[in-house]
Amino acid sequence: MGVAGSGKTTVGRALAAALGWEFYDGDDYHPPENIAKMAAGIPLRDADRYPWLETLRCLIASRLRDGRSFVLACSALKAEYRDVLLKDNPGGQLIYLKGDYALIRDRLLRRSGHYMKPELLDSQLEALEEPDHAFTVDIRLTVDEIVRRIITVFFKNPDESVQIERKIEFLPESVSSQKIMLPNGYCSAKR
Ligand SMILES: Nc1ncnc2c1ncn2[C@@H]1O[C@H](COP(=O)(O)OP(=O)(O)OP(=O)(O)O)[C@@H](O)[C@H]1O
Ligand SMILES: O=C(O)[C@H](O)[C@@H](O)[C@H](O)[C@H](O)CO
Repeated sequence: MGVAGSGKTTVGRALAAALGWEFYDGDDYHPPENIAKMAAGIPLRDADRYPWLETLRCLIASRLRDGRSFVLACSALKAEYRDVLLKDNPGGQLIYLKGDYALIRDRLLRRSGHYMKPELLDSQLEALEEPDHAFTVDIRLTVDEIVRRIITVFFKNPDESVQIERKIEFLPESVSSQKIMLPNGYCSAKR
């Protein structure tokens, strides 16, 4: 989790690759209206985000039901958003990518080919409620270092860490993210 530009997609994809897990990007599940808003520089409101969060909640539930291990990148800016995602989906670990305004703005300005307007950073930080129960990582670190730290914290078996670290050195250029479509009505089951 973290604001736009904090590195969720980049770190999430690298972490999933290092672990051999699936990667899902919350951005892929925004309805077109949300993308249009952000591309027009209009911040999303709670009402825009809740249906999207519900889709992600269902995605998490379906992957857990299938016994899959995965990394999901999602802004999850407010505590109540995180409740939607995790309340009925136990076992998830929250990782917060934390950085300051100047660094994140700089990264957003340098990033190309993304619909999210850097001007929306102010509203992202306004909406952000920093988590109490998350592993917090400083985004000044390199992506590889962030991944190593996460793996060290969550996977204590030294043998496993060594294997995983070797994998990081040979991290593929890009790991394709997967998008699964949730059939209509999939989420209608009682929570
Ligand atoms: N630790 C890092 N060190 C240097 N550059 C980074 C790091 N993490 C991410 N970046 C770069 O910062 C930019 C923003 O990263 P990324 O797109 O992954 O953020 P995001 O949180 O997924 O953003 P959004 O929510 O808008 O999709 C990218 O150009 C990425 O390459
Ligand atoms: O909650 C939000 O406002 C959104 O999720 C944003 O964080 C975008 O999805 C993301 O930044 C796109 O780049």
